[in-house]
Amino acid sequence: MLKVLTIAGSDSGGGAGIQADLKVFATLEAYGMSVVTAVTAQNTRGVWGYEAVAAPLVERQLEAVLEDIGAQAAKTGMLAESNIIKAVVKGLRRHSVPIVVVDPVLVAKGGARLLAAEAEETLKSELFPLATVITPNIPEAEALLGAKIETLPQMAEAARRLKDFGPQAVIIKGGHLSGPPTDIIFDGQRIDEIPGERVTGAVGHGTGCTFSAALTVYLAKGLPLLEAAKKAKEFVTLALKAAPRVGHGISPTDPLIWSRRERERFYVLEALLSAAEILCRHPSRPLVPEVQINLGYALPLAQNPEEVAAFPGRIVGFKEGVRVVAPPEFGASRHVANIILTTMRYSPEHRAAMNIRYDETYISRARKMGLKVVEFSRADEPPAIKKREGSTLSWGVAWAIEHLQDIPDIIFDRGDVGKEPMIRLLGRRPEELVSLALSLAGLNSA
Ligand SMILES: Nc1ncnc2c1ncn2[C@@H]1O[C@H](COP(=O)(O)OP(=O)(O)OP(=O)(O)O)[C@@H](O)[C@H]1O
Ligand SMILES: Cc1ncc(CO)c(N)n1
Repeated sequence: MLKVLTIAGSDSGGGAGIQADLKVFATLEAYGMSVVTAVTAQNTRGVWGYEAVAAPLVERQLEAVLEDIGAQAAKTGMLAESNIIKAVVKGLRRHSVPIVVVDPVLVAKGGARLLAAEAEETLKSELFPLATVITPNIPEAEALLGAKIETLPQMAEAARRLKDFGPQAVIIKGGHLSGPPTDIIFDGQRIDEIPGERVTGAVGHGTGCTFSAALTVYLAKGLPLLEAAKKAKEFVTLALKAAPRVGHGISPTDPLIWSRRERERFYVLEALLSAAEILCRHPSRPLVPEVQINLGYALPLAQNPEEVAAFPGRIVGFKEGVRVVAPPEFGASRHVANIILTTMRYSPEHRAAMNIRYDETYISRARKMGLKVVEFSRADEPPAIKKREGSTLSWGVAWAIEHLQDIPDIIFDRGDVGKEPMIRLLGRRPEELVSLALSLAGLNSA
């Protein structure tokens, strides 16, 4: 069992500190332990106050867990006072914990200090040398170095300077940049950038804690630093997207999205299979185009083609009906994934898509049924986009959605040189699309 320890403050609001760290550990299936350094009274709006735990009790907590249970990795967060830092350094040294992630928490989002100003020196001179990696955000790096940081080159320079305090590596988190939240990582040899997409809205309480806790587990699992950092970044991005609306201030991240995801992967595959079975039970042959049928379904909040499942060998025509060549898999179809991921940018609930043979009667039936039907022309695709994206259809889908100012039920095109005309159905669930396809072909017994 992977055993990891957080040494941090309690956040009564449940979104940062000890509470966030333990959620991250649990969702990544590590055994979590906690040494509480301070008790804060805070919520999503801000910190109302805190009291530090007496340093001897911090030392005793640390001794208790390390003497008995032990830890492959530890992370530190809010340490409140200089004598607490000293107690932590003593305990970590005594038990030589192999991986130590130091998140140098200085100030909370709302501006409340979480480390006494005079303790910054102790942090730099005594704890940093023990660290496998330190993970300041931009304001923390600025405070620790007394320098302004606004650009990626300035972050890289700051990372080099912080490395001189003795940690094995430095990650400067880019959440506070004005552009995309790029993190910078320096391992003493090279600087790497970890790009990211910004999640917008009043979200982000506990992002720093979530990131460093995930980093700690990935390092404990034995991943190299850069890979662990990239995975931690992906972890925090999804946890931000899933941020639940609790409280009236800044919504906390939802680390538990990661364990729900495992279940969701199973549901997605199952939904695809049972939808395909319905198709197989009908004389569905008329629905099959030259390129065969594919049906895709994405995980909630899917961010890349690996998070969209489809049928690797497609659903192929056979006699009067269709057959599934191989069971659905994640990452099986870039083409279907592009259609779905593009649609999800406009409506996250629309996670399913299916392509069927173009037939004028299907289109007129759809219109009679009152469905939203949009035609686009491949010839209208700007050449620059075509060159960049190949025939991914992202353009056609985005065009159709923007043209309608809504999500169409059906998007079709009449083809192009070497391109078969095609109908694509968009919807929330695969069964819904199969049922619609059967209705269009007049095959639905229901
Ligand atoms: N809005 C955002 N969208 C996507 N990623 C973000 C966003 N804000 C921060 N991040 C990422 O989350 C991680 C934490 O970064 P950040 O700089 O916000 O830390 P922090 O200020 O210590 O967080 P906090 O004080 O809220 O705990 C980094 O990997 C950063 O790139
Ligand atoms: C206890 C605690 N640790 C860290 C942070 C920084 O997010 C916070 N707000 N509260």
